[in-house]
Amino acid sequence: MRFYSTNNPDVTVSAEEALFHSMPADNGLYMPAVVPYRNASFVDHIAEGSLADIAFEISRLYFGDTVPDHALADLVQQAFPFDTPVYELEKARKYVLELFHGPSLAFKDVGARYMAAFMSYFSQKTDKEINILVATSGDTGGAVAMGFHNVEGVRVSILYPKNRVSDLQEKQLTTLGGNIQAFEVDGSFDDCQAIVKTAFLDEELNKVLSLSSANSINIFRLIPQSFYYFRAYGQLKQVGTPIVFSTPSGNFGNLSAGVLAQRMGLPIRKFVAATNLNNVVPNFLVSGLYEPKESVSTISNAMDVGNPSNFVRLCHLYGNDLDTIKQNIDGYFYTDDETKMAMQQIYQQYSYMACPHTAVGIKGLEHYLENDGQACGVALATAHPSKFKPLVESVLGRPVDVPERLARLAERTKQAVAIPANFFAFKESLLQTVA
Ligand SMILES: N[C@@H](CCOP(=O)(O)O)C(=O)O
Repeated sequence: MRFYSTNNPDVTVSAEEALFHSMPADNGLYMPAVVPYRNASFVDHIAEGSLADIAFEISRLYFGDTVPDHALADLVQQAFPFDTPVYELEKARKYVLELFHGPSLAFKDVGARYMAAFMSYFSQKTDKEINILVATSGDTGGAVAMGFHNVEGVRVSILYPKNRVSDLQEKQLTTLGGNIQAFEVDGSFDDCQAIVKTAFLDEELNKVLSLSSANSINIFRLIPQSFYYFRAYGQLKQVGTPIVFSTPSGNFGNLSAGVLAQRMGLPIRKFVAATNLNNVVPNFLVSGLYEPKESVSTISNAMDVGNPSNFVRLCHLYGNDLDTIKQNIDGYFYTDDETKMAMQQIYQQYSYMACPHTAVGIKGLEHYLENDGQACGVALATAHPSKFKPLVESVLGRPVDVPERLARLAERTKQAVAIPANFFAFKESLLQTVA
């Protein structure tokens, strides 16, 4: 499979190049040259498998020409020792797809672990160190830190916005040490993302370091996220009604991955793009104008993104046609007060503890279902509520159990290099830390 740049469809690279180089030099994003469409019987067949089985079948479509089946089978088993189960809120009507059963308790584990497995596989051929740069608004950082910790030949630099991630999220990305280095940026997530993107275009940096991204800038962080849409379909097919997914969204990688699954043939009736007050995409769906703006801080911090990097991919996946985008995606956004009320309502009605991001997703789904009496709705549960323990406890007025793998981080000491929101400050610091 070849991958083209969204800024120049004539420039294509191999899957391995797209994986390692992450971002084309023309500042575009890589997309599959052909989305591998499959018929209903193939889709039904693969969706019956486990997450790892689905990953194997879909990975063959992208890597089949370079990675033999036995190696692919090992890689996906290594990446996915956990499942993404659906939880029933209302029979045949409302479900939650729990994506937080991996090591960092967030959906980002799926993409981060897949990338880590495939990068280790390919990098055995070379002795060059890979430097992964990651910008995070909360969840990506922890998943990438855990996914790549102690992976030989890889160094990870994580940029996160000061005071804008939860305490436990911060611990996940600042306490592992070894090949994982955190940078605490005095700015927003958008500043962190802009610094990372500038780094990929900086000639001097690219001469001395082999840079790669584990954000959804990298198409191979996003492709694996399509697997769990198939997994959800496999679990709900017997319901027999059309499926609607509500995806809590920040950088729009998760929703783009769903659209990719739909373009591959997965029958999805509609997507709901559910956001907090960082609502450029819901606004675009109404006005047709894409107007990025400064992100605002909210209680669903992982979605605090003012200029989602995957917007351009969403448009490409729908042939840059506004009507098609609008037919397929509805957008809703919520204030912090509405999110808190949703968390309470979901708990009272279903005894289900939702993190603020998941609550935004469920709320968006309920909103949509008011006008669609036939669909089976699935909201993506992006993180375990314990990652936001103090907030969830104060909103719900009850204790939240913290899984052991997260609880043990609380005692660890944060280690991060503080930098201003400035590319040159980062560059200097990065060159010092990797020297
Ligand atoms: N919401 C993300 C922001 C980065 O998004 P990504 O999908 O591009 O990694 C986070 O939690 O860090």
